[in-house]
Amino acid sequence: MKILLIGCGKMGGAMLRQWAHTDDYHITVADPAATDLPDGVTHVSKATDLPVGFFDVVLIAIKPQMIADVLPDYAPALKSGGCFVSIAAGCSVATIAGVVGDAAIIRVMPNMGAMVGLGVSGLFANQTCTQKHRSDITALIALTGTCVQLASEDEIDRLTAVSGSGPGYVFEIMRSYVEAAQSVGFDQPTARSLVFDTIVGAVETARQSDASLEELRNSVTSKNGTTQAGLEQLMRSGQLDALLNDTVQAAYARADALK
Ligand SMILES: NC(=O)C1=CN([C@@H]2O[C@H](COP(=O)(O)OP(=O)(O)OC[C@H]3O[C@@H](n4cnc5c(N)ncnc54)[C@H](O)[C@@H]3O)[C@@H](O)[C@H]2O)C=CC1
Ligand SMILES: O=C(O)[C@@H]1CCC=N1
Repeated sequence: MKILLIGCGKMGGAMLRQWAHTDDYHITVADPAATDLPDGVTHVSKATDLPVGFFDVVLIAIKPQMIADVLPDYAPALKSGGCFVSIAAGCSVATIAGVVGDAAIIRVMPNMGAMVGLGVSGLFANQTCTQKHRSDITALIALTGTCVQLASEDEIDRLTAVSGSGPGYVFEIMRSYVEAAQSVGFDQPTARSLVFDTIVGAVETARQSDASLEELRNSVTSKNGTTQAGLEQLMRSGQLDALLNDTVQAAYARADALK
């Protein structure tokens, strides 16, 4: 399958790392700023360097605000019967169709876990897509991690607010947790390792357990013990629930506003 990747920044580059492990795809990157591309990937700096009607997939990985300006130059590179795939947050199928016309269009919302093959993606295909478009793109995205099929476009925006932006929330929580570990006297490398390993262990325990998250939390919490003392602060006045709820709602509202 011949793929044109338009934009190879943080997210396009993370996904490309996984695709470069296989010979199944011939990938051309169009990005004036791309450097250090994996072996076997073709690079062009401008749309006029591309063959017309050549690619099975044109994958849009530029900022949503650039699509209307940039995509018209690249669209002719898609072959008849091919499909557009966009990972741009908040950029609707209708917006893309407004640029490229009636076409097979798939929106995928990946996340940064793709960098290490542990990404989470949602996929929504428009009515023009065939079952083969859907299965080909699902297989491509599955190389970067898990891929959830979505039945409505709104689900893409909701998933963006949870898992697309999610690594940003988690990195910030980890940063704050590491600082807290340093505040009780650990040096930074030790604090990082204590926090990272605690999170990995907790995630894996929850994944392998049938217990609810509340039950798991309670299993750590001795009456009048240390965890109870800590959780009384973390959960005071329902602030944590309110904060995380506001976080996800704000990201969802922004995905909607970008349309
Ligand atoms: N960063 C993330 O965690 C996620 C990003 N996304 C989406 O991915 C898209 C890209 O985001 P990032 O990779 O974070 O941004 P980025 O700024 O790292 O990458 C954008 C790339 O587009 C290139 N570019 C600019 N003008 C171009 C042109 N005319 N032709 C070709 N390439 C051009 C830039 O040189 C840059 O490498 C956005 O639409 C975003 O909504 C989706 C999910 C997660
Ligand atoms: O912040 C953004 O808009 C993009 C989409 C999801 C993660 N990064």
